[in-house]
Amino acid sequence: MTQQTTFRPRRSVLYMPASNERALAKAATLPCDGLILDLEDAVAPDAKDVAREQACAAAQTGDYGRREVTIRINAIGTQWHEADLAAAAKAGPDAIAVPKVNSAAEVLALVEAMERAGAPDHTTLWAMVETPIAMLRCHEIASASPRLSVLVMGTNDLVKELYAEHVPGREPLLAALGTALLGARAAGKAILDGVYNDVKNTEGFLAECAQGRQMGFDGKTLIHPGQVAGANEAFAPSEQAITDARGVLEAWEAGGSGGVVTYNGRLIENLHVESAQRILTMHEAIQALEEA
Ligand SMILES: CC(C)(COP(=O)(O)OP(=O)(O)OC[C@H]1O[C@@H](n2cnc3c(N)ncnc32)[C@H](O)[C@@H]1OP(=O)(O)O)[C@@H](O)C(=O)NCCC(=O)NCCSC(=O)C[C@H](O)C(=O)O
Ligand SMILES: [Mg+2]
Repeated sequence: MTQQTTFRPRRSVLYMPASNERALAKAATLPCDGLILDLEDAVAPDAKDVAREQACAAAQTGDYGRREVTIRINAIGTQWHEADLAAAAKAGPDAIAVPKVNSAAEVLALVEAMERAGAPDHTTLWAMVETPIAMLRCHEIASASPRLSVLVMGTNDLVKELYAEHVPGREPLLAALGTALLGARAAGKAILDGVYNDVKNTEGFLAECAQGRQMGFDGKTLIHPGQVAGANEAFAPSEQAITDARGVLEAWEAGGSGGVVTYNGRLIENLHVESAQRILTMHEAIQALEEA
């Protein structure tokens, strides 16, 4: 498996309609790790041009500081896609998110189009996977190009395409969520969980964050500022996990860093040491982000 070489926290990634000036301004005050300035489903057809201009201008202001700024353009084949991609590439956000990516060939075409449009090297591609065919091809999508850094679950579209239902516990989606995670991890890429639509239901939202974290997602995509704090907490290592990770490393070093040792009565092998190191790297990256 290819490992990600750098770790960037993406616990909380907030969508906002790029047509909504108030939301774009508010985003600069929110403690989320990332922003998705949306040109797609959150924007009405007659507001697409204004949204594109506002997203590109906002991405270039520098107002969002440490937050990772992404512009979600309209899907391949729509009347807005080419103009969106050209404008977003020129604006040079941290990433361009493309909805409904369905194949490795589409990833390669998107990367070529970004390069033709002069996207700077730091602008990566995020592929949204939100159709049945994308689920079946997650690994080929995730591994198609080094420029693709993140897969994003589009669970609203997926529920629609599957004729499924949104239910607590997301049982109808578990096969798809697991398949997408396998594809992303096998390619060494990050993957974000889908949104929780019921913005007033804190209990349901936190349960879904805990589930996403346990499954292995790097973070959750969000639709409301009220969801940021819960996602930040759920997707960060807990105090207990940090204490345990330090304990594991100390026990390993004290044991001569070879073979098998125990920590708090539990068997520790090399693989546990790697997990402990990952937790501490994540914790340090979150601390650095919050202090920036
Ligand atoms: C869901 C909302 C329409 C609710 O909006 P509103 O009624 O204005 O909420 P509040 O009055 O509670 O807002 C309080 C303040 O917070 C600001 N706000 C609200 N939402 C956002 C946001 N997303 N980002 C930034 N700021 C936000 C309001 O402006 C208020 O500010 P102030 O007045 O200054 O205090 C709304 O939350 C919303 O539009 N959310 C985003 C919807 C969206 O982007 N949807 C598309 C992505 S979801 C998706 O499709 C994923 C995928 O494709 C799939 O298929 O699953
Ligand atoms: Mg969608």
